Amino acid sequence: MSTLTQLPAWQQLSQCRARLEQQSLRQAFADDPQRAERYTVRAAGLMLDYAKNRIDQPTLDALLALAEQGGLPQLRDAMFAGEAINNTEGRAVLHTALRNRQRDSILVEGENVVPEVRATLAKMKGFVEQIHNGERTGYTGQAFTDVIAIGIGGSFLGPKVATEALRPYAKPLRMHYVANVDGTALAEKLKKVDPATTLVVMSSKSFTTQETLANTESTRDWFLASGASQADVAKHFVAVSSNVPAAVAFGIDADNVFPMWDWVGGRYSLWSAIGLPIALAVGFDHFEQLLAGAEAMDRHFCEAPLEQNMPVLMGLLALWYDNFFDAQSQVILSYDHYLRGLPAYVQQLDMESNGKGVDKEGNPVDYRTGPVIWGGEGTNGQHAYHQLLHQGTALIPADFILPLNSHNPLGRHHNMLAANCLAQAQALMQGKTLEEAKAELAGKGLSETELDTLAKHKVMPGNRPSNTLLMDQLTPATLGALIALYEHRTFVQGALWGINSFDQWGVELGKVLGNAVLAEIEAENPAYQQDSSTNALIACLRKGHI
Ligand SMILES: O=P(O)(O)OC[C@H]1O[C@H](O)[C@H](O)[C@@H](O)[C@@H]1O
Repeated sequence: MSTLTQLPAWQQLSQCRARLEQQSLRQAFADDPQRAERYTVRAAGLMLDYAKNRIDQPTLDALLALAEQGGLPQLRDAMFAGEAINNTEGRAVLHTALRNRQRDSILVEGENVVPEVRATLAKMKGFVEQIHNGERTGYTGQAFTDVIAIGIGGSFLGPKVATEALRPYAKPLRMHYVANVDGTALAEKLKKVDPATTLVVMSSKSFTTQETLANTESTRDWFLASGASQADVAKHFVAVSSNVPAAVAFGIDADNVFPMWDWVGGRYSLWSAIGLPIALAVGFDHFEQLLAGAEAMDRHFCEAPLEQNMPVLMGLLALWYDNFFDAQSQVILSYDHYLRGLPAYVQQLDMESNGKGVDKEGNPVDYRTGPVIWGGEGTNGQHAYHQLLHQGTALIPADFILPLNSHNPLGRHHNMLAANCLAQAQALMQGKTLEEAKAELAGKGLSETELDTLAKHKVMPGNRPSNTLLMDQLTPATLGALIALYEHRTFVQGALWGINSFDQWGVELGKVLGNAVLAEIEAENPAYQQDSSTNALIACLRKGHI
């Protein structure tokens, strides 16, 4: 297999890029009444309209050829088969095994992992049901009213975002997520809860993460200080980890540890026992529906032809803008309040996966890899950063996400929300020409010079690409499908870029230096062995004033 930029399809795409420079999306829609139909796919309860992208059929064909020539189908199959595609850590990448209900055998290094996945789900189910039906109580015999879920990164974002998204399915149990090592974050949560009726779920795949260990220790101190005994800890503290011995050594009762495995990446782990807070929040049946939605997307990703394959199309389009339009960021716009956390979720998923500068063999890549992912909630963003999307100098492809039916059908709100979503995508695509801007201003009593100048400010270049993702309603199943869609989209890009999307060495240096700086801050006689800037800042901290 030749390197990416040497592939014939890459060369073709360069030509497509030059040709498309001459074409506007507005014209493309005018020329082809079938465009929307041609560029729409449905899968796993989701519909993707990708017609407002800067593509024509030859471009799409070249992108699909790139996927073939870059070996995407083989790499996808290798992932699902449990091959150690995370080559720098020698690990399989099998988050898809966590939601698989069809295959009874998935081998990792010759060992079938399906039985332990199912056993862990059964353990989660039993635990969640006992909490909900009051069979399992706190140390005073009172039922649990609150859950503090402690974890960070992949052990935080998935559960938090899914809990928010599935709020309409919530059980009467208040969920509180703590990630940051900032004591304020924890202290503010602890103020809201009663130790006697609070369950603590500590989630750390590695069981070595500073923030999570510190937050759990402080929560345990708070619990014991409230009058509970050491023996009561077992009733209130559970952990999720792939490092079960470390969790037990930390003082978590062995029965209260839910396992996960090193073949599940942290940012891909909400489907494992890391999802325990989700099941506590919405019930195990809804957690299973979440898994089922993701599994439906997995099947689509594996089985649909590339030209109708939603994650493949979205991944190729993202690559198209990254590599051929120099797009440095991509925006996710959730037109659903319950999905307000999705941009942050996809941010970690994509940026930690594809923020890599060397290929799998360690050679620097000579093309752009993962973009900056950001975003927010519609319609708030329209009164803020959408200005830059419409008229700024950067090309920022957008994903608009809209459920068709609201869980809260209040007056005309949902129609207004939906109209805004559709109109924003339309405005980005069609823009406004100078002639249109001038026509708008005509007859408003402006001098010719004033009109000419103002009209220039009102021009919108248009041609700004977007996807629109629809679903009937935000349910556990559609949420599962949506998250799996973004997982696979991330995979598609990483696979074609030839990078390892499943390690994260870049986060390590900061952790190591952080420990050294902490030692200096707390030392009796610091050696001040850092650079002069860091030394001076440490000195400020030790003094407590500037
Ligand atoms: O689950 P843990 O082992 O505590 O890890 C929590 C997080 O921290 C790490 O630094 C990684 O950047 C994340 O990918 C991971 O999800």
